[in-house]
Amino acid sequence: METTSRGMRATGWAANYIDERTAISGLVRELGRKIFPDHWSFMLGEVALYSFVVILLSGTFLTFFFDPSMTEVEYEGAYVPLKGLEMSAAMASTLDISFEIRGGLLMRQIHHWAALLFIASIGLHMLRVYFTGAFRKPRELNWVVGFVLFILAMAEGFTGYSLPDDLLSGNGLRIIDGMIKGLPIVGTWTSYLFFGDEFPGTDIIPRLYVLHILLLPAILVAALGVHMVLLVINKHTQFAGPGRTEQNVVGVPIMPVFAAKAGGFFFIVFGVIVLISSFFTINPIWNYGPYDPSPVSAGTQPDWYIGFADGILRLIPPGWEVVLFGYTFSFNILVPMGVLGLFIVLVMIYPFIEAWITGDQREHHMADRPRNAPMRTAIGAAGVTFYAVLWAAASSDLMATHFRLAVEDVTHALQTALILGPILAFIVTKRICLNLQKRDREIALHGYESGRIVRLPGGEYIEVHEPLDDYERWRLVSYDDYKPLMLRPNSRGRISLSDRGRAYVTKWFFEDRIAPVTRTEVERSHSSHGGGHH
Ligand code: HEM
Ligand code: HEM
Repeated sequence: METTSRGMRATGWAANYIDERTAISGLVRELGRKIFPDHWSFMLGEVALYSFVVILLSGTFLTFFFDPSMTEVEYEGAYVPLKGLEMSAAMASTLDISFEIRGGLLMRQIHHWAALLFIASIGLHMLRVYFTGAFRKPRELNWVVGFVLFILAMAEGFTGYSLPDDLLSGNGLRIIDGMIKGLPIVGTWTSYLFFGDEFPGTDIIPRLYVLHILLLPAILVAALGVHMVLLVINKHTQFAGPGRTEQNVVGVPIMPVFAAKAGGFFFIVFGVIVLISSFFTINPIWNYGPYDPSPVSAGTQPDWYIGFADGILRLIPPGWEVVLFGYTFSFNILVPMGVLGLFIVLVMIYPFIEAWITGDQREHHMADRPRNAPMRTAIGAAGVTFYAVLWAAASSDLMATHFRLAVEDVTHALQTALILGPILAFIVTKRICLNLQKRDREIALHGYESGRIVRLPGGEYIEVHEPLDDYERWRLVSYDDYKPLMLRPNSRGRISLSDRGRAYVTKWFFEDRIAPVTRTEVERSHSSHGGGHH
């Protein structure tokens, strides 16, 4: 008893001491009262955040023992099959981390698995934000900041993967070298600048190391700070539900409820990563050996998130080159780079494209149900399919060997899927959304089908419908109803080209639409069948 109160007094004194010098209590009070709404999908951003912390901790451990040098050494470590082999000091030190440093292999695996989880959770988080329309005003900027985070995370993953200087690292870098050299006119120069010599040179690992442990993490942490500050300023979106409006946020306060839940969740994420890392090998570089261009075999693959870039290179028809003014233009490299660049830019600016099309200047704090924005959802599904086909293409050789097919046939099938897949996904998704909306409309007006059939005294059979409560109906009917733009001439009696363009696009966007149920419709349906019957 005595010790507890002494402990509390000491904590109180320390809190006071800090507050008198920083006035931090105001900030804590202000932030602690912030409300965080509850929905399972809001957890994805948190998983990204917590796995990043695990990456920082394990990465710091690795820096104590990793030697970022390409000096050739003879391996004399504990792993017998590689003894006496020439390799870079980077590779040798990674082997030492794996076999001689206590806990080293576990730390390497934790770092690598955390990186994979980090990027997977960012991807899912981004899809959550997209499909619920959480990128709309005022959160467009945070979408862009988030997108920068995504690119940085991939760059971190790629540079990290290259550090051990094993066979796979070297192959990944060789592809990058090929892409750089494919740039017309400046390619060869840029490659020399990047590698410091003819590929691979002896500078690239130390350079990537600086990027990996200093520059990129610094920018990432700064951007993450901005992401979180904007999250606090904009507040979090919430799904429609009892008492929730565009003007409020319903949820739990950060202090103490959310903080306690988040703290616990951090340890769960940490625990799961350690568990996976203890049981499943990742990147066993001792099986691959040091980098050497000759032994590359089928099944050589990058980490999953770089797969789409590898895939598109495999799907482009080979030998597509022209020589102009003495320079070679390799379209089989330029076209994939251009297509991927365009795809990435479109994703980044999508919030602005949608805002232009809807012409909606209002703030949106309610998350959309994906079905209530059929076009957005359908475009998203098309984008995901495009990405998925490219991703699958990175394993085209594995598909061919596993299913005993010719690799050319697999490539042709994937090329077809790359063009037709997104179109099909778009059409099917849009139809599903519209039909779900139609069903919601029915339910909002007439209640749920109960499956109970009743025979009336007159002999007529009816199905009894369970009535909805007002809260449930609110969830079904509260969404935006955009219509195609009506073209009107301006003051000079003309219709501008941009208005014409917008009218065309809005027609395409909103021609097929299911209008939300109006109050009059609900009242009319109540009076026509007096409650739940139909
Ligand atoms: C390092 C990567 C990232 C981390 C650690 C991160 C973290 C978070 C967290 C913890 C939240 C609040 C909880 C949630 O909604 O899940 C959030 C919200 C948000 N994030 Fe991220 N994020 C990252 C990347 C991204 C990316 C790639 C995008 C989009 C391109 C993005 C866009 C947003 C937006 C728009 C919100 C506000 C959502 C709302 O209010 O509903 N973030 N982020
Ligand atoms: C988003 C951030 C990061 C990602 C996605 C990432 C990813 C990776 C990956 C995939 C590897 C290869 C691991 C392997 O050998 O199997 C690696 C290696 C490495 N990372 Fe990171 N990393 C990140 C941040 C950091 C940070 C902040 C540090 C330092 C504080 C760090 C230090 C290292 C070191 C020293 C290695 C080489 C040792 C080795 O390969 O085992 N990393 N990283």
